[in-house]
Amino acid sequence: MTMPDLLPPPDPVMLAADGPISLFLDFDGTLVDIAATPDSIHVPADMALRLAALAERFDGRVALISGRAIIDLERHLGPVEIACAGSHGSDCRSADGLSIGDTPGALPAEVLERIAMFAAENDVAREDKPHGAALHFRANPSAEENGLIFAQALAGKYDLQVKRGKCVIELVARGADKAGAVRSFMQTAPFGGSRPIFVGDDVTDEDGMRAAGEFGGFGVAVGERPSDHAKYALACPAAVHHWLDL
Ligand SMILES: O=P(O)(O)OC[C@H]1O[C@H](O[C@H]2O[C@H](CO)[C@@H](O)[C@H](O)[C@H]2O)[C@H](O)[C@@H](O)[C@@H]1O
Repeated sequence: MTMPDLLPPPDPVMLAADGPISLFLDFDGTLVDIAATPDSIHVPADMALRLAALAERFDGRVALISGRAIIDLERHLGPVEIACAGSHGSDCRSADGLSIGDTPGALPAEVLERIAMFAAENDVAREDKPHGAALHFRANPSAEENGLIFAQALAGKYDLQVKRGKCVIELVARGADKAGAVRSFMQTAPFGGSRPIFVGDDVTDEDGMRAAGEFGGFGVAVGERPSDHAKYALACPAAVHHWLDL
């Protein structure tokens, strides 16, 4: 783990390198500041247009790789006209909306019911997604320890995977992660043959950074979290916007 203050900031010049570059961008904590609840994020009204313009600069090689469901990203951004992966890589789509790779189904109904029950009994916010579900502990951190025990037991019983994040514990299908999303995109046009840069702030982004390394690229860590796989660091989403001229 490297503390972010020991990592240099990425130079804008590296975005204009000789060979083609791809950008894989996490959303919460990377493109938008973390907020008290998933719905209270501030997303600039022209963000989707700015992302589309960024993708144009990179000949389409820009993708959003988020823990949020794509439908939720679109609720905040409006129609997203760039490649994106939702629910931690469960659902990958090209810029023209075509599915890439296999998309797992929804979590079993019993799992969703038990998550809903845990949320109600423990005064924890819940977020259902087409391919997963999350328990949010930002407003009630004391419930997080029990939440993890609960999620791990449920994951074991139903062969699911637990994802940790900032004040959040999520359940998704086994095998879904941001490394898989990067690999899927890197096997398709226009990403294939490029050097990927993965930019993210959270523990699930480490998978994406690791996968970027497999293709000769690197990770950029955002914020204060120490990183295993980042080569560079930026302090906050505003610094990401500045670096990318977004
Ligand atoms: O992979 P990301 O795009 O970073 O998504 C990760 C999770 O982000 C959201 O939760 C986080 O952001 C919220 C708003 O700032 C914050 O209130 C929460 O505590 C964070 O965990 C989103 O709600 C999740 O679905 C994503 O998986």
